[in-house]
Amino acid sequence: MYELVLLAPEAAVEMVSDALVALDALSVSVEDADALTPSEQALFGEPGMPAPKAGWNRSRVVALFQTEAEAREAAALLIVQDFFEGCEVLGVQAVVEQDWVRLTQSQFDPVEITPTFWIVPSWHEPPAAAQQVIRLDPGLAFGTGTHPTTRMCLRWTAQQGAQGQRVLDYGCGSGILAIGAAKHGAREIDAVDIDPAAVEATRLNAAANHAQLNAGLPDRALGEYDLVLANILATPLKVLAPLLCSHVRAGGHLVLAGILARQADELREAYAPWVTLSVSDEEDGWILMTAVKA
Ligand SMILES: C[S@@+](CC[C@H](N)C(=O)[O-])C[C@H]1O[C@@H](n2cnc3c(N)ncnc32)[C@H](O)[C@@H]1O
Repeated sequence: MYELVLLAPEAAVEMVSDALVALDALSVSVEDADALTPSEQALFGEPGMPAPKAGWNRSRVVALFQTEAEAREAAALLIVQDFFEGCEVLGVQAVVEQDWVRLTQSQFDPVEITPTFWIVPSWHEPPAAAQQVIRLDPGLAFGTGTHPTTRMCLRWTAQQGAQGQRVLDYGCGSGILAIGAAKHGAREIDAVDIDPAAVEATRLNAAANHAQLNAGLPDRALGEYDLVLANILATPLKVLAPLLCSHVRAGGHLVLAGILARQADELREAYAPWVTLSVSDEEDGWILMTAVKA
């Protein structure tokens, strides 16, 4: 396989990417050409909200082709297009053969939640000190334990315990939080997600971990719970405030993640009619907000 590598300004990046797809590129990837330099731009967006910007000031566009001739032909065709003005061909290079399975696996080591609670991919042995272990491989659904928001929720559950509790994992992704609750003694667990692929992943991961839980779409969440965990993002969490609070029993806990530190006040305000949220943990700019319902 061969890569055609281009540089494109923000105004041209979409046209260039579309043209590469039309020219039968096997894949097209776009990244910040200034990544890891002082000019790197962080672009954050949230689902359902408009993209903050069409692209970076300068994007590095990489298109994959089966043969060198196809890559060079695509470059020759692009160069003469009007929309290519301001763009540059950086080169055509052979893609080095890799053992992709081994490479992917090497990027996922066991993740420590607490010294005795670990997330361990199937190709690793659990560390000797691990007393509670979730066996989980990266898949289509979010939640491998490598993201700070997931880790903070799991750490909270490990520290507070869930013995005998009825637990709701709202936005379950891979099911990791629900399985974590099961490993810490929860007795009845519902795990729900709007994405059917996440529901299926949760079922499979729960079975692999011998965790008893009910996975389903959001209407599967019924009644009140001792603990409601929701790691989504600030905007949906604000919309879901009345619903999530209605599922927490009096004296029960609400645990929210997917919130950036600067969003704490807006979350506190959105939940104020039902509970008083406070920041319980912080990692890499993300915060965990929790409350006990009166
Ligand atoms: C950041 S992932 C969290 C996955 C996992 N719970 C974790 O902590 O790693 C958020 C999940 O919430 C789901 N989600 C987003 N909006 C939702 C909504 N309104 N109702 C239910 N699930 C939602 C997404 O499909 C996604 O699987």
